[in-house]
Amino acid sequence: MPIIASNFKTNHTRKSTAIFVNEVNDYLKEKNILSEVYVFPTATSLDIFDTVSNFIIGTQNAYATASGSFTGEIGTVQLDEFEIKTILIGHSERRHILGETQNVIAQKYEFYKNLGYKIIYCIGEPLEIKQKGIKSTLEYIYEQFIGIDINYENLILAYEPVWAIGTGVSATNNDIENVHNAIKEKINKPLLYGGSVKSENVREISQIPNVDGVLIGTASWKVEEFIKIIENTKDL
Ligand SMILES: O=C(CO)COP(=O)(O)O
Repeated sequence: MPIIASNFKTNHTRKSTAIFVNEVNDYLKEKNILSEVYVFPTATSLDIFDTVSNFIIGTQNAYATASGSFTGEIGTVQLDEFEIKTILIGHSERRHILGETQNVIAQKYEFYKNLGYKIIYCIGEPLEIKQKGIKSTLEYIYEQFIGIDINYENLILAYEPVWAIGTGVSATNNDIENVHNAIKEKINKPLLYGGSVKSENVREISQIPNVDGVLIGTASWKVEEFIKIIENTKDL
């Protein structure tokens, strides 16, 4: 069964997140769905949710600190309040829009690794690198592993080509297979694909060799669509 993860990005409120989480939880419980499901709400929507054990709430981001003077950031004191033990690190929007360097990302990774968090670590190339071919693409991706302990037991990887994120254009099955095969050869960890995944293509993408699940933005923000995505892959 593939891993199905939803990244809310800057969407949903505290109220609508609670409704969303409860609806997904009811669905998983009533239908006894055993897929591993993750939702990453905004920091302001984190809470203690009463969910089945295969449904996990994580944080999209946090600073590498317990607490302190880091205006606008949250640390583990805030995460502990809601029993959050799962974090997304290295998302392309944090790298390219928010300006997180590999160094900052590696420090964050090390900090949360030492605390035993489950880490979904994102990698992926921008369009200009993809256009140079598979060799350049892989070189670029491997640089995103600098300072990252790839043997960490609680690590899940997510390959998200930047040009496929939020564009409605997913990578081709061939693109996905080539990159996933190459990464898997070096790193034996669960590897998700992300980039314009939706209910119509999730089944096909999930069946590509070396794809262990999906990380979804846009299509996952409507609860009916997210449930459809889980439903369409539950027997795989
Ligand atoms: O960035 C993503 C998930 O983290 C993918 O976003 P989209 O599904 O909107 O392309």
